[in-house]
Amino acid sequence: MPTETFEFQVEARQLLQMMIHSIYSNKDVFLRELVSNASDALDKLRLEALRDDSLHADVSDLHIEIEVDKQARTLTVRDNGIGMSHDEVVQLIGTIANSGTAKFLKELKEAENASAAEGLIGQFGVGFYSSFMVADEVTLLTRRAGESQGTRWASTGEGTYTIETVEDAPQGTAVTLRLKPEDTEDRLYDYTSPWKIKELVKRYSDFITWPIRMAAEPPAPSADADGEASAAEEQAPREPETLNSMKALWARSRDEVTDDEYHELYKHISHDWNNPLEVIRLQAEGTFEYQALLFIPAHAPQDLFMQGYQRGIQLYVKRVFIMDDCEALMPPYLRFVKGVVDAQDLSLNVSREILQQDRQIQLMHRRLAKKVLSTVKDMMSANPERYATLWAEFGRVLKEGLLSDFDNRDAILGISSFATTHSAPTEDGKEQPTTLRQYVERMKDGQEHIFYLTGESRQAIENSPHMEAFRAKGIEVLLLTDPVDEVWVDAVPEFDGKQFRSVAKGEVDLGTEEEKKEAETERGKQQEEYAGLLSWMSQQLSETVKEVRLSSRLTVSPACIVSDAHDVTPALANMYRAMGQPIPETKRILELNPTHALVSGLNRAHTERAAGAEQTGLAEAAELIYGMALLAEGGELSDPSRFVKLMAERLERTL
Ligand SMILES: Nc1ncnc2c1ncn2[C@@H]1O[C@H](COP(=O)(O)OP(=O)(O)OP(=O)(O)O)[C@@H](O)[C@H]1O
Repeated sequence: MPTETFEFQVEARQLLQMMIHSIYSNKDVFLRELVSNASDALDKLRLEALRDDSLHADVSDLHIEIEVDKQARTLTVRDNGIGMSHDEVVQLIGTIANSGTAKFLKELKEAENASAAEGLIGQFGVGFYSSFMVADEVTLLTRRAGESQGTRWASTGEGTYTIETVEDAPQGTAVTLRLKPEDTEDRLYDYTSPWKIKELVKRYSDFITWPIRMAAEPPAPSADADGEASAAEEQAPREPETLNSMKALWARSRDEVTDDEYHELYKHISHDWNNPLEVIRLQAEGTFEYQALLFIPAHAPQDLFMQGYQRGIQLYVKRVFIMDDCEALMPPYLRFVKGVVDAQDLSLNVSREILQQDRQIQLMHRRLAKKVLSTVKDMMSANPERYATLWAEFGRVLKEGLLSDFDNRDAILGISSFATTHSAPTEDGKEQPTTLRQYVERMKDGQEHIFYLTGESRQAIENSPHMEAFRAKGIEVLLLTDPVDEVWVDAVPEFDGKQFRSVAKGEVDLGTEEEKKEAETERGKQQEEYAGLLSWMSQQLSETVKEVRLSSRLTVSPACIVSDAHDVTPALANMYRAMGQPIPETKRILELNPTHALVSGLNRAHTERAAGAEQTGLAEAAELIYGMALLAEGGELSDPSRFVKLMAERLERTL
């Protein structure tokens, strides 16, 4: 079959350009990526062979082999794993399926400096393409297990690649790099040096469960005049040598493993190039024995909230890799946790369906979730900065657990923190959130509830009229801006015996007993004074609101709209509607501020004209007040043009 030439998909081309122009300074990591892919391919083959008897594949000596050729300046990483079919090569190597890629590339282009770019690429990882940091040509020869023909893929990374069918390819994949010239200033080392390779395998891939062997180097031609090729330290080993210890880190005791080793395992599992934020170890002894090594990443991945996001827990059974993305082991709200769980007493043939129903697995799931939550709790006191990073990255997803994990609800509330009126954001815009415990400790005398308000942003919430009395009285309010906040506040009754209460719902009743008594007397008088206006307005606006009443939450604004204590808020109703759940319209309550000149003026005008005189102007004023209250809380008018027309007419009269 002739050689075909294909073009890289646009994103792939852009990414390759960045690799060629080396935006990432630590070029050594290309080897980690190739070994990691090879190891995955071996895992896949072992599993497939186990499940499919008809797969004619040799699984007797699964391994990874690294071969260097000093003369040709090439490095080959070879595995006898699952391999790729012709179509898989085109699909997996020529395109980038990751949905976050376009966004990532955009951010990368906008990154202000090299270290910002490194940070980004570290979060994303680019796998196979990282070869182009050290090579000016990459060739991949592969044959899928069970297929007879192989495929050769080659590219210089410049926009196109070639593909040809090969008859006698061995099963598995060999990636050969034609190395760029050594340039130590640019941290581009001599990757034909067996010593360098050994060092890199030890550093990045020691824990890989398959042997990584260094092939014997082809015999060097006789030494040149300078005798360089025979320099003692560069003598190649004659026999294949296994470079990694293959020890499963999770099975070793804590003091035997360095942090660096844990970090490299994390990078292998997660495809993240950064170190994790936290390493969690768990050893369960007894009737159902297992070991877990879990990692909390330092950054939330781009696709954490997308459908189909894969959970990062790998299941092993007695050191044998069984599956990625083992959803039975971690609840959805902890889907950002990566790691390995190795169980001793499961069958190698265990399926996802069986796992979902297995009681032992359910117990393991509960124990792992609890362990992650307790680790976060400890982190809060032992390392508040680390906790702050964790919360900023994963708080949104953790809060989903308040709705789904009743057993751990209190634990999740205990590790949650929220933006608050108590502390403004720092100069660089970072929130300084508070825990509920801290909130409760600061509660004023006579304050019974934990007050919050939901909204689009801190600014929108702070400007809402609902906040006025709370601000005036110095009562702290939690500012909840995540979509999930709308939902959990309705579902979670209390923290530490204190109920959650929206400042935009129900009646407010603030202050000490004495203040409350005083306010009541004052309110009695106002009620009498305004009774006529309130009942007239209630009737006038009956299509839109269920009641018009006097407010005790306003100090500056003339009016605001509130919901009844148990009503669904408009934002939540909109969310349900967006998910296709019909929610009937609920009328809300219009509250008037009797101390505002507009409201007292309206009352006066209403009393004067009550004797049956023309009421149209007043009716329009009532409508405008309602519209203003709606706008002030960030709501949308049902008929903006009518609102503008009425407003313009009134403005005109003032000129
Ligand atoms: N040695 C190999 N054997 C079999 N398949 C491979 C091999 N190397 C790569 N692949 C296939 O190509 C895909 C793309 O590899 P690549 O390294 O670019 O990305 P990845 O490993 O999926 O993720 P990441 O970019 O985070 O490393 C892999 O998911 C795998 O399916």
